[in-house]
Amino acid sequence: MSEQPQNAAAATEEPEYQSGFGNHFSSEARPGALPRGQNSPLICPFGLYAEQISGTSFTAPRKHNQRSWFYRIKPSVTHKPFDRRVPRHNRLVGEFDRSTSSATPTQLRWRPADVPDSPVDFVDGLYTVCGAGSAFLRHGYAIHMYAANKSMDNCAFCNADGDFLIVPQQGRLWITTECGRLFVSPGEIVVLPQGLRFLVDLPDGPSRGYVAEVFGVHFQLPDLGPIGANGLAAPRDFLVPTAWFEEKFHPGYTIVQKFGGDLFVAEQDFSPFNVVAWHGNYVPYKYDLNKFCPFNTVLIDHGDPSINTVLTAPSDKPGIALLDFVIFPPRWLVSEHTFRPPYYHRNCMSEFMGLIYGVYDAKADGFLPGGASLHSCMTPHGPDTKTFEATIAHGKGADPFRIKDTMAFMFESYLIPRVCPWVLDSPYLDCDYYQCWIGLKSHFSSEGSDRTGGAPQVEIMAVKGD
Ligand SMILES: O=C(O)Cc1cc(O)ccc1O
Ligand SMILES: [Fe+2]
Repeated sequence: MSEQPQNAAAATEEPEYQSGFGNHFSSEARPGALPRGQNSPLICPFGLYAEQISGTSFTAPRKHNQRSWFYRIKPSVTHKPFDRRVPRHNRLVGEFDRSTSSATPTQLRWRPADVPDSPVDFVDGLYTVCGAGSAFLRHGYAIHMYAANKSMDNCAFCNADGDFLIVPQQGRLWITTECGRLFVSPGEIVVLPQGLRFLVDLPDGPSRGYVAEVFGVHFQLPDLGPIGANGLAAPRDFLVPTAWFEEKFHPGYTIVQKFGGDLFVAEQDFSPFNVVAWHGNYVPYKYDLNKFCPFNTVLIDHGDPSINTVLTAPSDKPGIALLDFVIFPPRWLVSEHTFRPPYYHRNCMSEFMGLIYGVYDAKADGFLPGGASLHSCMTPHGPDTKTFEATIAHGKGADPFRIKDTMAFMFESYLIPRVCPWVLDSPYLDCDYYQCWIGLKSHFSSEGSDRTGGAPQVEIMAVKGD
C-alpha cells in the first residue's frame, strides 16, 4: 500500500507528483511492480493484470500517439453490464442539435449559481451550459459548470466522451484517478483525459467551477512562435500523479460512465483505484495558473488574448482552435496613449468566459466570480459603459498599472455553441446584460476633440528628431 492517507476526503496535503507535459512517465507504488523490458509479460510482477488505455487510435502518428499501461489488481472489465442511469436531473448533453439546445447571437451572462443545500456530488452537480458538435462524431466540445457539496461515495466517474479541463472556482478538489491522486485548488486547473476513471472528494464542502470538454482531440501547449523557447505555461509546471492504489472489497461499487452525453452505471465489488504501477503518456495533470508567464505589449495598443493561451485543443485547420483555454492573470499594463482594457470587437470565434476571483478589467459590474458570459460568433461586445468612461476620464498619460488579485479565463472556439434550455431559463441569467453597453454615448465631434487618440505631438517630434 502506498504512504498516502486512506480517507481521501480527510487528506489535505499535496500528494507527490511527477512534472512535465507530454512526457512518458512511469510510477510504482510498490517497487518492482512495473514489468521490465516489455508491457505484457505472461505473468506480471506481484500477479498484477496488465491493461492498456488508448487515448488515440493505435495508428495515430507517433507525435500524437497517447496511451498508458496499468498494472492492476483486477482488470476494469470485471463488472456487471452497464445500465442506463435513471436520470435524476438530465442536464448533460453530448450532441448539440435542435433537439437538445438552441443557438442565439444575443450576449449572455449569468450570475454565480448557488450551491444547493441538499446533498449533491460532482457528477450530479454537473450541468452542460453550451457546446457544439457531437461526442459520437468525435468532433466538438461541451462547456459544463458544476455546483456540488459532497464527495462522491462508493462510485467512480468515467467520461467516454472527451477530455475534461476543470477550472475550480470555489472549494478544493481531491481527485483520485487510476494514475494516482491530485489535489486541486481554485487558481489551479486539472485535465482528466477521456476514459480515465476518477472520483472527486470535496474537502471544503460547497464547491463550484467550470469544465471544458473536448471531443476527439487532446489539449496541448500552444506553439510559441516569435516569443521563443520560453514563456506562457512552462512544461515543467504541469504535475502528474504518482501511483496510488487501494485494495478494497467494495460491494455495490458503481462506475458511472458518461457515454454520448448519457449516464450509464455498472456495478462491481472492488475499487477501480487498484493500479499498483503504470507507465505511459496518457495521463491526468494539474497546473497552477499563477505559474503562467504572461507576455504583452510594452509600448502601444492592446494585444489579442491569444497571447495568454495556456492550453489549446487544435482543430484540423492550422492555427484554428477547437478550444483554446486563455487566462487573464495579474500583470502590468504599461502601454502609452492606449485604450488599455479589451477593445470593442466582433469575433468569428465564440467566447465563453468565467471568473475565478477578483474583477475583470472589461466589466466594472455584473461579471462576478463563479458567473459566466457567452459572446458567440460575431456578437459585438467589449468594456461596459462604466469601464469606458473611467478609462477615458483617466486620460492618455496613464502610468504603469498592475492588475492585481484577479483571474478570469476564456474558452474560445471556432465552432458556434448551442445553448442548453436550463441555462436560458435559469434564474441566474442576467436578462439586463445588454444594459451595460446601452449607456455608451457618442463622443463624436466634427471639430475634433481633446480625446482624439494617437501619440501626443511632442512624442512624434522626438521620434522624428532621432
Ligand atoms: O471579450 C473579452 O473580454 C475577451 C477578450 C479580451 C481581450 O483582452 C481582448 C479580446 C477579447 O476577446
Ligand atoms: Fe472578446
